[in-house]
Order: sequence, then C-alpha cells, then structure tokens
Amino acid sequence: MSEKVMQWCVRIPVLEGEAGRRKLIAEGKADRSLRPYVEEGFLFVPVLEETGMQAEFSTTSPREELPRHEQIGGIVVLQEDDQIEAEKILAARPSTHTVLFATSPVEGEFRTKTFKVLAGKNTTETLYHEYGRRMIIDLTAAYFSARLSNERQRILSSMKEGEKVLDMFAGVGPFPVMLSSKAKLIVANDINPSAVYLLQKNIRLNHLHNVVPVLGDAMNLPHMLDSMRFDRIIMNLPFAAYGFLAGAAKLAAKGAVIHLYALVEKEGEHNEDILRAFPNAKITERFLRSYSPASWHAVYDIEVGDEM
Ligand SMILES: C[S@@+](CC[C@H](N)C(=O)[O-])C[C@H]1O[C@@H](n2cnc3c(N)ncnc32)[C@H](O)[C@@H]1O
Repeated sequence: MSEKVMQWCVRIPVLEGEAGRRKLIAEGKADRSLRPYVEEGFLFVPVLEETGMQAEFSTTSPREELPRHEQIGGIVVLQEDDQIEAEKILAARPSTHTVLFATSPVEGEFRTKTFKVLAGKNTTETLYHEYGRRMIIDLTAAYFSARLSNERQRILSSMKEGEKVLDMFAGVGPFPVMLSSKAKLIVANDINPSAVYLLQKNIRLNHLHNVVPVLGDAMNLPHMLDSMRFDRIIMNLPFAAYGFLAGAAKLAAKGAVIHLYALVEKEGEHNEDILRAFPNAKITERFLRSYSPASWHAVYDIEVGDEM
C-alpha cells in the first residue's frame, strides 16, 4: 500500500526528465522511497535536501527499489553503481565476464551510453545469442538492448515469406538478423559507422545473404532507394522516428506494415503524425515497457492499406 507525503523536489522539463532523475540518483540526492510523477510537461523528482519547492508524492513499494539487471551475452548491466553486488554477480554466474554500470543515459544521435566497469574484464564488447542467432555487441560503440527480443519474434511471426524489409535505424542489426529467415531482402541502414561495422560482422557471423547494410542518414533513404518499395519498415528510434514518417511513406509498398517505436506519455500521441503520412492507415498501438514513471515505450503497428 502506498501513502501520500509532502517532500522537497526538483522540477525538470519532461524531455530531460529521465537524464535528470538518473543524475540525482547517481549523486545520492534523490529520495528513492517516493515515486516521481509528470505534470504539465515537467517531471517532479523527490529529493532528500531542501530545495525551496515541495510537492505531494506517493511512497514506493520495496519491490520497486530492487536493483534491476540487464544481461547481454557475457555482460551484466547494473542499475546501481554497486561494486559489491557486481562482484557477487560475477562470482555467481560463470558465463558473465563483465559487470557494468551506465554512467550516462542513452544520448546523442547514435543513442549510446558511457559505462564504468564495476567488475571483471575491462570491455564493453560481448557475443550475444538470441533464438539461435549470434551478434557481436559493443555497448559503447553502438546502441543495443536485449529487451526487444520478444518484439522481434512477434514481428517475425507476423511476416509472410519473401517480404522486402527496410530497417531505417538498424544499429548492429538485431531486427535484420532475426527477420532474415523469412525475408527476401532486408535493407539495414544506420548513421553510426561503428554500428554499421558491427552490423557487417553480424551479417557474416550468421551467414546471411539477404541483408544489405547501408551507412547514412535515414532522411536520405527515399532519394537513395528511389523506386524501391518495401512490404515492412522498422522505425526504432523512439525519441524521433515519427519525424521520418513522410520518408517512410515514399518507400512503403501497397499493403505495407510499418512498426514505429516511440516514447509516449499518452495513448494515441502519434496518431496525427501517422495519419498525416498514411491517411488510410489502420493503427494498433502496443505498450512495450515503462520508461519513466509517466512515460513508456510503445510500438505503433501501421497497416497502410492498398489506397495510399
Ligand atoms: C534506438 S537505436 C535502435 C537500433 C536497433 N534498431 C536496435 O533495436 O538495437 C536507434 C539507432 O538509430 C540510429 N540513428 C539515429 N539517427 C539516425 C538517422 N538520422 N539516420 C539513420 N540512423 C539514425 C542510431 O545510430 C541508433 O543506432
């Protein structure tokens, strides 16, 4: 049961909210027994020191305070800068070679983080397995998250044999690598040279002959790919992909399906953007996971229809 209490707080514009909250946690200033919330475009974060601003917060349950880990191949990423916990994990899991703590949020055009090695080998590179495929990941060089593995399987199972697929923001290639078994062709594009370098390695590692890596800005794809049309387009750049919908509309075949990933604060937040690019689309929005107390990762499945 949670209860309401008054506490000192800081108010951060919502787009910088998650980065600000993490900074306050890293500095030991956040009051983690209380739950932050969003109101009128600001994230309110409860803090331990007096700030001159107070607000009402709900208490968190002990379960919400447990450190969460993400395992990517032989690497564990801890949510807390906790060396003792890191050493324990390393000793308990023989397949883990490194325990990391992210010292920044996902940031910049390449959507990468910086890391501190808490325990084990001094590296951010690892070999990751997903449903029988292998991928080389380097967490400082290019974005990667194992959390979308179920989502990749969901898309694979909805695909027909022989589809032409475009991944506009492919990173090191998890979607192309996992979807290649059903596709005729996958064009996999990314603006980060290190991501495309790893993508090329991952294509070779899995002996794929139908994935074409492209290094470039997704804005240029309609011009570069000219008359090509795709049955499925993956748009996984959650904070900005909706800005590329007009380009996707030029590259979508009749009857295509677009998977648009977004960070949202309310249901239907991007419906208008989608309908501007695809006026006859059928839109299904799905919740993927919480991102911050008041925002979440969503995927919009956009069936563009035959009349475009
Ligand atoms: C959230 S990551 C997703 C990567 C990959 N789809 C995955 O699931 O791991 C977004 C990717 O978009 C790339 N990116 C950012 N802006 C871009 C642009 N204008 N054109 C092409 N790629 C871009 C970044 O380098 C990053 O690899």
